[in-house]
Amino acid sequence: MLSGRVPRLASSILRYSPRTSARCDTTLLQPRTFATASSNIPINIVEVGPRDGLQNEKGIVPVEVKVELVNRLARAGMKFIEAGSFVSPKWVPQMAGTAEVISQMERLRGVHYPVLVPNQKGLDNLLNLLSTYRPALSNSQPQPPQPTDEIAIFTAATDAFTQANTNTTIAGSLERLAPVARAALDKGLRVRGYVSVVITCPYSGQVDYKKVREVTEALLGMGCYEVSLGDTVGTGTPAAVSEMLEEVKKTVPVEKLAGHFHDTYGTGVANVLRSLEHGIRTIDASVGGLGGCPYSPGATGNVATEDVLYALQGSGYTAGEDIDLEKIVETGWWISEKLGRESVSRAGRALRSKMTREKEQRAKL
Ligand SMILES: CC(C)(COP(=O)([O-])OP(=O)([O-])OC[C@H]1O[C@@H](n2cnc3c(N)ncnc32)[C@H](O)[C@@H]1OP(=O)([O-])[O-])[C@@H](O)C(=O)NCCC(=O)NCCSC(=O)C[C@@](C)(O)CC(=O)[O-]
Repeated sequence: MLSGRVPRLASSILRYSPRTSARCDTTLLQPRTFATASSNIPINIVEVGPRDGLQNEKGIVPVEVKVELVNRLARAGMKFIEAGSFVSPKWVPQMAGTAEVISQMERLRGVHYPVLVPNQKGLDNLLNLLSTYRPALSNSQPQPPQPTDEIAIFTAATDAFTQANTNTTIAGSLERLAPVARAALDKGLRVRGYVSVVITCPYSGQVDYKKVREVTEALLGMGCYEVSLGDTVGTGTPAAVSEMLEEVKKTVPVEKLAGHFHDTYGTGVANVLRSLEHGIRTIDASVGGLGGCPYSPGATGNVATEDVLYALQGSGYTAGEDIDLEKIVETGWWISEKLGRESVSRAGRALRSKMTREKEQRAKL
C-alpha cells in the first residue's frame, strides 16, 4: 500500500466496495448535484485496458502479455475486466488471440471478463469455446468456471462511424446485433451495449444527441443490461457531456447508462465527474491510459483507471473495496513498458515517483 499522504487518503479511498446491483441513490440523480464526502456512493469501474487499450497497438502484443495484464488487473481488485474481442482479425488484427487469452487467464471468483462481439460469427466462435467448459458430470471432476459470462455488442450514433467500424449503417448494425443479443441471452450470457461517438464523430462532426438516445434505447430493447456511452474521439467537455446526458436521460433510466471517455483533450476525469453528478454509476477506464479506437483517427486512450481512482478520493464515491491503487499504478507502468513507452496516466506517474522516493528513503534507514 502507499504510505504518507496518499495512504491517509488510501484508507478511505483505495478500498472499494464490490459492484452492486443497487446502482444509485435516486436522491442523487439530479443534474449537477455534488455528492457529499460522507455519502460513499458505489461506483463500478469497468477496466477496458486489455481490449480498448490494446486493440489500437501497431505491433502485435503477445498472448502471454495480454494474459498477464488481465491477471494483474484481477489481482489488483478489478471486478470487471474487458478481456478482448471476437471481431474479425482482418479488421482488428490485435484482438486475434482473444480465445487464447480468455482460455489461459486466471479466472478469479467474482470477477467478470466480458468480450466484444460484433456479429453472429463472433458469438458462434465464443460459444464454441465456452462449450468446452460445460460443468463436469461428476462432482469428483470439478471444472474451472467458464472464461466469460458476458458479451458487449457495439454500434454508434452516426452512420459514418458505424460504416467505418463495422461496415454497415446504424440500422444495419442494429439488425445484425438483435439476434446476437437474443442468442447470447438464451445461452445465459449477460449483454452490455456500447454507443460510440456520442459527442463528436471523426467523420461527420457534431453528433445529434437525439440519435444517441435512440440508439441507446434500441440496445436496451435488445436486452442489454447497460449501455456505455462512448466519447470515442475524446472531444467531450463537461458541458457537452451534460447536454448529451440530459437528452439521453429524457427516456433512458440513468442507472442503465455507463460513461466511456477518451482523454484526447485532457477532459476525461472532468467528464467522469460530470457524469457521476448526472447519476451515472459505471465508468469505463483503461489502466495506464492505454488505448484508442482503430477507426477513430487521432483519438488517444481511455481515461486512465489510476486517474479516475485518484480523483474519486474524498469525493464521496467509492469504487470497490478490493481495489489496490498501488498495484494498478504498477500494472499501468508494467504494460506501458512492455509496449515500449511510459504510462500516460498523470496520477500513475506522480504516484510511481512518490512510491520510488519512499522506497529509496526506506532503504537509507
Ligand atoms: C463487423 C465486421 C466483422 C464486419 O466486417 P465485414 O467485412 O463486413 O464482414 P464479413 O461478414 O463480410 O466477413 C469478412 C471476413 O471476416 C470474417 N469474419 C467476420 N466476422 C468475424 C468474426 N466475428 N470473427 C472472426 N472472423 C470474422 C469472415 O469470415 C470473412 O472472412 P473471409 O471469408 O474473407 O476469410 C467487422 O467490421 C469487424 O470485425 N469490425 C470490428 C471493428 C472493431 O473491433 N472496432 C473496435 C471495437 S469498437 C470500439 O473500440 C469503440 C468502443 C466500444 O470502445 C467504445 C468507444 O470508445 O466508442
